[in-house]
Amino acid sequence: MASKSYDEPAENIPQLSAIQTIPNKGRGLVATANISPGTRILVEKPFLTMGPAPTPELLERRLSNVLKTLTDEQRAHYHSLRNTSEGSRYPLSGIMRNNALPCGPDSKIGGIYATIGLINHSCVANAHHSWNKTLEAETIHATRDIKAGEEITIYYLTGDTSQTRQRMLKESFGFDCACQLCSLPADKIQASDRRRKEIAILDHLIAYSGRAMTNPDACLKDCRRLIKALEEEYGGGAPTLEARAHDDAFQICLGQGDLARAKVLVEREYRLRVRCEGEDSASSRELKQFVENPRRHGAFGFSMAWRSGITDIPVGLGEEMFEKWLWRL
Ligand SMILES: C[S@@+](CC[C@H](N)C(=O)[O-])C[C@H]1O[C@@H](n2cnc3c(N)ncnc32)[C@H](O)[C@@H]1O
Repeated sequence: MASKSYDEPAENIPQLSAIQTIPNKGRGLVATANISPGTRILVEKPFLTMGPAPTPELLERRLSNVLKTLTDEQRAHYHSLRNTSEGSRYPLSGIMRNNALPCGPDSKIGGIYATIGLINHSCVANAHHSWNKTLEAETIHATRDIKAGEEITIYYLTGDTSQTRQRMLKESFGFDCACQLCSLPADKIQASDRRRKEIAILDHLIAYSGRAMTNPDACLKDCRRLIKALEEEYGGGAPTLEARAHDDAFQICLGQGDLARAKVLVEREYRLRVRCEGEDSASSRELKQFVENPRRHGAFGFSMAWRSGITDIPVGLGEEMFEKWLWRL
Protein backbone atom coordinates (compact mmCIF):
# COMPACT_ATOMS: atom_id res chain seq x y z
CA MET A 1 0.00 0.00 0.00
CA ALA A 2 1.37 3.36 -0.99
CA SER A 3 2.37 5.89 1.59
CA LYS A 4 1.71 9.57 1.27
CA SER A 5 3.00 12.51 3.14
CA TYR A 6 0.60 15.34 3.84
CA ASP A 7 1.59 18.42 5.73
CA GLU A 8 -1.27 20.74 4.95
CA PRO A 9 -4.51 20.52 6.94
CA ALA A 10 -7.47 19.45 4.79
CA GLU A 11 -9.51 22.50 5.71
CA ASN A 12 -9.04 25.67 7.68
CA ILE A 13 -10.23 25.30 11.22
CA PRO A 14 -9.14 27.37 14.20
CA GLN A 15 -6.37 25.98 16.38
CA LEU A 16 -8.23 24.56 19.37
CA SER A 17 -5.69 22.12 20.78
CA ALA A 18 -2.02 21.68 21.63
CA ILE A 19 0.24 18.70 22.30
CA GLN A 20 1.29 18.38 25.95
CA THR A 21 2.73 15.82 28.32
CA ILE A 22 -0.05 14.13 30.29
CA PRO A 23 0.68 12.41 33.62
CA ASN A 24 0.87 8.60 33.20
CA LYS A 25 0.01 8.73 29.50
CA GLY A 26 2.98 10.26 27.65
CA ARG A 27 2.00 12.90 25.14
CA GLY A 28 -1.61 13.90 24.61
CA LEU A 29 -3.83 16.63 23.20
CA VAL A 30 -5.21 19.41 25.37
CA ALA A 31 -7.91 21.99 24.53
CA THR A 32 -6.57 25.54 24.25
CA ALA A 33 -10.07 27.09 24.34
CA ASN A 34 -13.51 26.13 25.59
CA ILE A 35 -15.00 23.81 22.97
CA SER A 36 -18.70 23.07 22.61
CA PRO A 37 -20.22 19.74 21.49
CA GLY A 38 -20.28 19.26 17.73
CA THR A 39 -17.22 21.45 17.12
CA ARG A 40 -14.81 20.05 14.56
CA ILE A 41 -11.53 20.19 16.45
CA LEU A 42 -9.20 18.66 13.88
CA VAL A 43 -9.06 17.47 10.28
CA GLU A 44 -5.91 15.60 9.35
CA LYS A 45 -4.63 13.42 6.53
CA PRO A 46 -2.43 10.46 7.42
CA PHE A 47 1.27 10.89 6.68
CA LEU A 48 1.55 7.14 6.24
CA THR A 49 -1.00 4.51 5.22
CA MET A 50 -0.58 0.76 5.16
CA GLY A 51 -2.79 -2.24 4.42
CA PRO A 52 -2.40 -5.80 5.64
CA ALA A 53 0.41 -7.98 4.27
CA PRO A 54 0.41 -11.76 3.77
CA THR A 55 3.29 -12.29 6.22
CA PRO A 56 4.77 -10.32 9.17
CA GLU A 57 8.13 -10.21 7.37
CA LEU A 58 6.53 -8.59 4.33
CA LEU A 59 4.66 -6.02 6.41
CA GLU A 60 7.88 -5.06 8.19
CA ARG A 61 9.71 -4.73 4.87
CA ARG A 62 6.93 -2.66 3.32
CA LEU A 63 6.91 -0.30 6.29
CA SER A 64 10.67 0.02 6.13
CA ASN A 65 10.46 0.94 2.42
CA VAL A 66 7.63 3.42 2.97
CA LEU A 67 9.47 5.12 5.82
CA LYS A 68 12.39 5.80 3.47
CA THR A 69 10.08 7.93 1.32
CA LEU A 70 9.03 10.19 4.23
CA THR A 71 10.68 13.36 5.51
CA ASP A 72 13.17 13.13 8.39
CA GLU A 73 10.59 14.76 10.65
CA GLN A 74 7.88 12.26 9.76
CA ARG A 75 10.28 9.33 10.16
CA ALA A 76 11.36 10.64 13.57
CA HIS A 77 7.72 11.05 14.55
CA TYR A 78 6.96 7.47 13.54
CA HIS A 79 9.85 6.15 15.63
CA SER A 80 8.71 8.26 18.62
CA LEU A 81 5.36 6.46 18.75
CA ARG A 82 4.56 3.85 21.39
CA ASN A 83 5.34 0.25 20.54
CA THR A 84 4.02 -2.12 23.14
CA SER A 85 5.60 -5.13 21.51
CA GLU A 86 9.08 -3.70 22.05
CA GLY A 87 11.87 -6.16 21.54
CA SER A 88 9.83 -8.07 18.98
CA ARG A 89 11.23 -9.00 15.59
CA TYR A 90 8.85 -6.55 13.93
CA PRO A 91 9.23 -3.17 15.63
CA LEU A 92 7.82 -1.10 12.75
CA SER A 93 4.72 -3.30 12.57
CA GLY A 94 4.33 -2.99 16.36
CA ILE A 95 4.21 0.82 16.06
CA MET A 96 1.67 0.52 13.24
CA ARG A 97 -0.54 -1.81 15.27
CA ASN A 98 -0.49 0.45 18.34
CA ASN A 99 -1.04 3.76 16.59
CA ALA A 100 -2.90 3.36 13.29
CA LEU A 101 -6.54 4.38 12.90
CA PRO A 102 -8.64 2.67 10.18
CA CYS A 103 -9.29 4.84 7.09
CA GLY A 104 -13.04 4.14 7.14
CA PRO A 105 -15.47 1.99 9.14
CA ASP A 106 -14.62 -1.32 7.43
CA SER A 107 -11.28 -0.34 5.99
CA LYS A 108 -8.28 -2.61 6.34
CA ILE A 109 -6.03 0.37 5.61
CA GLY A 110 -4.57 2.01 8.69
CA GLY A 111 -3.34 5.62 8.82
CA ILE A 112 -0.72 7.25 11.02
CA TYR A 113 -1.36 10.88 12.00
CA ALA A 114 1.06 13.46 13.35
CA THR A 115 -1.47 15.05 15.73
CA ILE A 116 -4.58 12.88 15.90
CA GLY A 117 -2.35 9.88 16.57
CA LEU A 118 -1.35 11.46 19.89
CA ILE A 119 -4.89 11.54 21.29
CA ASN A 120 -5.17 9.27 24.31
CA HIS A 121 -8.02 6.93 25.19
CA SER A 122 -10.64 7.52 27.86
CA CYS A 123 -13.47 5.18 28.88
CA VAL A 124 -15.63 8.35 29.06
CA ALA A 125 -14.15 10.20 26.08
CA ASN A 126 -15.13 13.75 25.15
CA ALA A 127 -14.35 13.54 21.43
CA HIS A 128 -15.08 11.27 18.48
CA HIS A 129 -12.80 10.28 15.61
CA SER A 130 -14.06 9.23 12.21
CA TRP A 131 -12.86 8.91 8.65
CA ASN A 132 -14.44 11.48 6.33
CA LYS A 133 -14.62 9.99 2.83
CA THR A 134 -15.20 13.32 1.11
CA LEU A 135 -12.23 15.01 2.75
CA GLU A 136 -10.16 11.80 2.67
CA ALA A 137 -9.10 12.73 6.17
CA GLU A 138 -9.72 11.83 9.77
CA THR A 139 -11.88 14.25 11.76
CA ILE A 140 -12.14 14.85 15.50
CA HIS A 141 -15.34 16.36 16.90
CA ALA A 142 -16.12 17.34 20.48
CA THR A 143 -19.00 15.25 21.80
CA ARG A 144 -19.28 17.05 25.14
CA ASP A 145 -18.30 20.45 26.50
CA ILE A 146 -14.51 20.55 26.76
CA LYS A 147 -12.96 23.24 28.95
CA ALA A 148 -9.72 25.03 28.03
CA GLY A 149 -6.88 23.02 29.60
CA GLU A 150 -8.85 19.75 29.59
CA GLU A 151 -7.42 16.74 27.81
CA ILE A 152 -9.13 15.75 24.54
CA THR A 153 -9.78 12.00 24.49
CA ILE A 154 -11.30 9.39 22.18
CA TYR A 155 -12.38 5.76 22.55
CA TYR A 156 -9.94 3.05 21.49
CA LEU A 157 -12.80 0.74 22.49
CA THR A 158 -16.23 1.27 24.08
CA GLY A 159 -18.61 -0.56 26.37
CA ASP A 160 -17.87 -3.41 28.76
CA THR A 161 -17.26 -3.34 32.46
CA SER A 162 -14.03 -2.00 33.93
CA GLN A 163 -12.23 -5.34 34.32
CA THR A 164 -12.96 -6.40 30.74
CA ARG A 165 -11.99 -2.98 29.39
CA GLN A 166 -8.74 -2.96 31.32
CA ARG A 167 -7.90 -6.44 30.07
CA MET A 168 -8.70 -5.57 26.45
CA LEU A 169 -6.77 -2.29 26.56
CA LYS A 170 -3.79 -4.13 27.99
CA GLU A 171 -3.98 -6.95 25.44
CA SER A 172 -4.60 -4.79 22.38
CA PHE A 173 -2.72 -1.59 23.21
CA GLY A 174 -0.41 -2.61 26.06
CA PHE A 175 -1.36 -0.02 28.70
CA ASP A 176 -3.09 0.20 32.05
CA CYS A 177 -5.86 2.75 31.57
CA ALA A 178 -5.39 5.90 33.62
CA CYS A 179 -8.52 7.68 32.41
CA GLN A 180 -10.82 9.65 34.69
CA LEU A 181 -13.30 6.75 35.00
CA CYS A 182 -10.69 4.07 35.72
CA SER A 183 -9.11 6.39 38.32
CA LEU A 184 -12.35 6.72 40.35
CA PRO A 185 -12.85 5.01 43.74
CA ALA A 186 -14.10 1.40 43.61
CA ASP A 187 -17.74 2.21 44.51
CA LYS A 188 -18.02 4.69 41.62
CA ILE A 189 -16.49 2.18 39.21
CA GLN A 190 -18.98 -0.44 40.42
CA ALA A 191 -21.87 1.96 39.77
CA SER A 192 -20.54 2.54 36.25
CA ASP A 193 -20.19 -1.24 35.74
CA ARG A 194 -23.83 -1.72 36.75
CA ARG A 195 -24.94 0.86 34.19
CA ARG A 196 -22.78 -0.74 31.50
CA LYS A 197 -24.25 -4.16 32.25
CA GLU A 198 -27.74 -2.69 31.89
CA ILE A 199 -26.70 -1.07 28.59
CA ALA A 200 -25.40 -4.44 27.30
CA ILE A 201 -28.62 -6.23 28.32
CA LEU A 202 -30.82 -3.61 26.64
CA ASP A 203 -28.67 -3.75 23.50
CA HIS A 204 -29.09 -7.49 23.42
CA LEU A 205 -32.86 -7.33 23.98
CA ILE A 206 -33.36 -4.76 21.21
CA ALA A 207 -31.31 -6.78 18.74
CA TYR A 208 -32.96 -10.07 19.74
CA SER A 209 -34.08 -11.82 16.59
CA GLY A 210 -37.49 -10.66 15.35
CA ARG A 211 -38.49 -8.98 18.63
CA ALA A 212 -38.78 -5.56 16.98
CA MET A 213 -41.55 -7.05 14.82
CA THR A 214 -43.23 -9.38 17.30
CA ASN A 215 -43.16 -6.99 20.26
CA PRO A 216 -42.45 -3.51 18.89
CA ASP A 217 -43.95 -1.68 21.86
CA ALA A 218 -41.63 -3.36 24.39
CA CYS A 219 -38.67 -2.93 22.04
CA LEU A 220 -39.39 0.79 21.60
CA LYS A 221 -39.51 1.25 25.37
CA ASP A 222 -36.18 -0.58 25.68
CA CYS A 223 -34.69 1.88 23.18
CA ARG A 224 -35.83 4.74 25.42
CA ARG A 225 -34.34 3.07 28.51
CA LEU A 226 -31.11 2.46 26.60
CA ILE A 227 -30.85 6.12 25.55
CA LYS A 228 -31.40 7.21 29.16
CA ALA A 229 -28.79 4.74 30.45
CA LEU A 230 -26.28 5.95 27.84
CA GLU A 231 -26.87 9.57 28.84
CA GLU A 232 -26.40 8.71 32.49
CA GLU A 233 -23.19 6.73 31.93
CA TYR A 234 -21.52 8.83 29.24
CA GLY A 235 -23.05 12.28 29.81
CA GLY A 236 -23.64 12.74 26.09
CA GLY A 237 -20.15 11.42 25.27
CA ALA A 238 -21.37 8.35 23.39
CA PRO A 239 -23.27 9.87 20.45
CA THR A 240 -22.64 6.90 18.14
CA LEU A 241 -24.24 4.51 20.66
CA GLU A 242 -27.11 6.95 21.18
CA ALA A 243 -27.48 7.30 17.40
CA ARG A 244 -27.71 3.53 17.04
CA ALA A 245 -30.43 3.32 19.73
CA HIS A 246 -32.36 6.06 17.90
CA ASP A 247 -31.90 4.18 14.64
CA ASP A 248 -33.40 1.04 16.19
CA ALA A 249 -36.36 3.08 17.50
CA PHE A 250 -36.73 4.78 14.08
CA GLN A 251 -36.85 1.41 12.32
CA ILE A 252 -39.32 -0.06 14.84
CA CYS A 253 -41.74 2.81 14.17
CA LEU A 254 -41.18 2.61 10.41
CA GLY A 255 -41.88 -1.12 10.53
CA GLN A 256 -45.29 -0.32 12.06
CA GLY A 257 -46.08 2.34 9.46
CA ASP A 258 -45.71 5.15 12.04
CA LEU A 259 -44.16 7.93 9.98
CA ALA A 260 -44.76 10.65 12.61
CA ARG A 261 -42.59 9.00 15.30
CA ALA A 262 -40.11 7.73 12.71
CA LYS A 263 -39.53 11.29 11.48
CA VAL A 264 -38.87 12.66 14.99
CA LEU A 265 -36.53 9.79 15.81
CA VAL A 266 -34.50 10.00 12.62
CA GLU A 267 -34.15 13.77 13.10
CA ARG A 268 -32.66 13.09 16.55
CA GLU A 269 -30.39 10.41 15.11
CA TYR A 270 -29.23 12.82 12.42
CA ARG A 271 -28.37 15.52 14.98
CA LEU A 272 -26.31 12.98 16.95
CA ARG A 273 -24.41 11.93 13.80
CA VAL A 274 -23.73 15.53 12.83
CA ARG A 275 -22.48 16.22 16.34
CA CYS A 276 -19.78 13.57 16.09
CA GLU A 277 -19.01 13.53 12.36
CA GLY A 278 -20.26 16.79 10.81
CA GLU A 279 -22.84 17.32 8.06
CA ASP A 280 -20.38 16.24 5.38
CA SER A 281 -19.79 12.69 6.61
CA ALA A 282 -21.10 9.77 4.55
CA SER A 283 -23.44 8.57 7.30
CA SER A 284 -24.83 12.07 7.99
CA ARG A 285 -25.54 12.46 4.27
CA GLU A 286 -27.21 9.06 4.06
CA LEU A 287 -29.40 9.83 7.07
CA LYS A 288 -30.43 13.20 5.68
CA GLN A 289 -32.47 11.52 2.91
CA PHE A 290 -34.51 9.69 5.59
CA VAL A 291 -35.00 12.93 7.54
CA GLU A 292 -36.43 14.45 4.39
CA ASN A 293 -38.54 11.39 3.57
CA PRO A 294 -38.56 8.49 6.08
CA ARG A 295 -40.64 6.35 3.69
CA ARG A 296 -37.56 5.89 1.52
CA HIS A 297 -36.18 3.50 4.13
CA GLY A 298 -36.57 -0.20 3.34
CA ALA A 299 -38.04 -0.94 6.80
CA PHE A 300 -41.21 1.06 6.08
CA GLY A 301 -44.57 -0.65 6.31
CA PHE A 302 -43.82 -4.20 7.49
CA SER A 303 -47.08 -3.75 9.38
CA MET A 304 -49.32 -0.69 9.41
CA ALA A 305 -50.49 -1.27 13.00
CA TRP A 306 -49.33 2.18 14.20
CA ARG A 307 -50.12 3.95 10.94
CA SER A 308 -49.51 7.71 11.00
CA GLY A 309 -48.38 10.44 8.63
CA ILE A 310 -45.71 13.08 9.13
CA THR A 311 -48.41 15.69 9.67
CA ASP A 312 -49.53 13.71 12.75
CA ILE A 313 -46.52 14.90 14.79
CA PRO A 314 -48.23 16.67 17.69
CA VAL A 315 -47.67 20.39 18.06
CA GLY A 316 -47.98 22.50 21.19
CA LEU A 317 -47.28 19.67 23.66
CA GLY A 318 -44.90 20.36 26.56
CA GLU A 319 -41.64 18.37 26.59
CA GLU A 320 -42.90 15.72 29.00
CA MET A 321 -46.12 15.08 27.08
CA PHE A 322 -44.23 15.03 23.79
CA GLU A 323 -41.85 12.36 25.12
CA LYS A 324 -44.83 10.34 26.36
CA TRP A 325 -46.34 10.49 22.91
CA LEU A 326 -43.03 9.66 21.20
CA TRP A 327 -42.30 6.56 23.25
CA ARG A 328 -45.95 5.44 23.42
CA LEU A 329 -45.99 5.61 27.21
C1 LIG B 1 -1.90 6.25 20.12
S1 LIG B 1 -0.81 6.50 21.44
C2 LIG B 1 -1.29 8.04 22.10
C3 LIG B 1 -0.10 8.97 22.27
C4 LIG B 1 0.87 8.56 23.32
N1 LIG B 1 0.42 9.03 24.63
C5 LIG B 1 2.27 9.08 23.02
O1 LIG B 1 2.87 9.74 23.87
O2 LIG B 1 2.78 8.78 21.93
C6 LIG B 1 -1.36 5.29 22.54
C7 LIG B 1 -0.52 5.17 23.79
O3 LIG B 1 -0.79 6.25 24.67
C8 LIG B 1 -0.89 5.81 26.03
N2 LIG B 1 -2.28 5.95 26.48
C9 LIG B 1 -3.35 6.26 25.73
N3 LIG B 1 -4.45 6.33 26.48
C10 LIG B 1 -4.10 6.04 27.73
C11 LIG B 1 -4.82 5.92 28.96
N4 LIG B 1 -6.12 6.12 29.03
N5 LIG B 1 -4.11 5.57 30.07
C12 LIG B 1 -2.77 5.36 30.02
N6 LIG B 1 -2.05 5.46 28.87
C13 LIG B 1 -2.68 5.79 27.75
C14 LIG B 1 -0.50 4.35 26.00
O4 LIG B 1 0.89 4.27 26.21
C15 LIG B 1 -0.84 3.92 24.58
O5 LIG B 1 -0.08 2.81 24.16
